[in-house]
Amino acid sequence: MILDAKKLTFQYGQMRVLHEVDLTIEPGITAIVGPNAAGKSTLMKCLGGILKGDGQVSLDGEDIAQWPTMQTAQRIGYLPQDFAPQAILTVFETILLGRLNTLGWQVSDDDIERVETMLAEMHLEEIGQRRLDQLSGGQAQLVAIAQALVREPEVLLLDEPTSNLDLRRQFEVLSFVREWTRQKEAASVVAIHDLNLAARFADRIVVMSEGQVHSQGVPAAVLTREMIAEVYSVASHVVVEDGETYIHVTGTLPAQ
Ligand SMILES: Nc1ncnc2c1ncn2[C@@H]1O[C@H](COP(=O)(O)OP(=O)(O)OP(=O)(O)O)[C@@H](O)[C@H]1O
Repeated sequence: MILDAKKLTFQYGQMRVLHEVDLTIEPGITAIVGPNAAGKSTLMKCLGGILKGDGQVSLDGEDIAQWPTMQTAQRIGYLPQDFAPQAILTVFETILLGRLNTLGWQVSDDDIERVETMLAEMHLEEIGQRRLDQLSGGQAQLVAIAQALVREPEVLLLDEPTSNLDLRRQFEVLSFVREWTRQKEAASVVAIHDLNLAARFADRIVVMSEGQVHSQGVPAAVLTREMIAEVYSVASHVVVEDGETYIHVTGTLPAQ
């Protein structure tokens, strides 16, 4: 399973935000990091076929622009940054909706079972019958992730999935996504601001800066104080201990 972007260029009106991005996404977790407005969300939308720019996005050699929308949604799961819950649905119904592409409007026992399993695995059973407008922001975010996962896509694109979550939930969700990704031999692409979380959970990191790939590779190779100074203009200490990378922002700005 390889998701490949070739010379991906995208502009909103006259403003070009992606410049000939070449990127190969392999099975495992890829974290997309970079400053605000670097083009991360736009890149995710192009990879998911939500936006169509110039250049090509292909999954296992097939140009996704040629696929019917249903096929793209089935094979490439996409969770937007600004997931807006449909208030009239319950948590259970919302997650079940994730299965509907594959089944027309028929709901089978297998689908119900998968939703129940997902609720259990994500510790959401207690709120299964609650309406979405009665959830906290973090709970709604977990439901959105569950809806994307229950579809069992080959590629999962999560745009800032942990932004509303407390510390423990951030770890739980990313551990769950990592486990799911390994089990299914899928590829997950996670746009995320927290470099320490990216270091801990990602197999590879792609640094976006001003609409281009600044650098990419394994966390320890990419997350250097030089990269952080260059891309974020922030001074930091980067410590690698027992194969884990830890970033301490020193709170000072490097000389311009
Ligand atoms: N729908 C839109 N119409 C016009 N410009 C847009 C639109 N969406 C994003 N932009 C612009 O495109 C650029 C890249 O935005 P994008 O959301 O891809 O960045 P990002 O790296 O995800 O940022 P953040 O970390 O703040 O979420 C920004 O300058 C943004 O203002």
